Amino acid sequence: MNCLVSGANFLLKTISHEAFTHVKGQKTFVQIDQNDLFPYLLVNIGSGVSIIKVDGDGKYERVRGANVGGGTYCGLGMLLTKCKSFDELLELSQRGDNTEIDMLVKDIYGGDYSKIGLPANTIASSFGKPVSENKELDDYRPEDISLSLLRTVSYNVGQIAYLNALRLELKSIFFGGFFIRGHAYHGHHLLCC
Ligand SMILES: Nc1ncnc2c1ncn2[C@@H]1O[C@H](COP(=O)(O)OP(=O)(O)O)[C@@H](O)[C@H]1O
Ligand SMILES: CC(C)(COP(=O)(O)O)[C@@H](O)C(=O)NCCC(=O)O
Repeated sequence: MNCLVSGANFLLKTISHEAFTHVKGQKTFVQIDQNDLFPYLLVNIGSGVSIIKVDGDGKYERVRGANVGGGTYCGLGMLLTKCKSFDELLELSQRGDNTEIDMLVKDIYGGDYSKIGLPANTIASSFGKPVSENKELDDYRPEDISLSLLRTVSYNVGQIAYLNALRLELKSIFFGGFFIRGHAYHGHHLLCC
């Protein structure tokens, strides 16, 4: 954990093109003000998830963990799709359509649920669609399953991170870890939640 925090602090302070936001398909590098970096929330997504409040160099506290992380995407994804590796699974997801697997607000209400501010395409229930369809299980494509699972895991991590940042009154969250591994694509899903 020491190495993780030291590494994150070093990269954030030293490398100008290290941290980025990913909003609506657009990746934008963040200019970090070294004098205004701390405190921040570091969310490291490896097999599981470690959530760390970083107050300075050598000053941090692991405030939470979460068991639904990169290992969940990889392991459950392999079981569901018969893929043999993370990279294969991720490649599949890029050709997927999660709306074939996820139950959307419009699948329940026929459109937006405006009264409570929910757009029609909001995911109401991840993996919820097969519950109300009469399709054969083999009709569900591995590509769509992989994307739905990627979104399920990423949204969950994103929500937990957001709630912890609120709880600790932190204005910055940095996501890292091998699960992201430089793929802006996951970042998009994390920030969608
Ligand atoms: N090429 C890859 N092979 C395996 N896992 C990968 C790969 N790229 C990214 N990952 C993700 O990284 C996760 C493991 O992260 P890592 O930080 O190495 O955890 P651990 O230290 O527990 O092994 C995997 O569960 C997977 O989601
Ligand atoms: C046990 C771990 C710190 C190991 O780190 P990893 O190898 O997953 O990066 C991490 O998987 C974790 O924080 N899991 C969640 C444990 C919890 O619920 O607190």
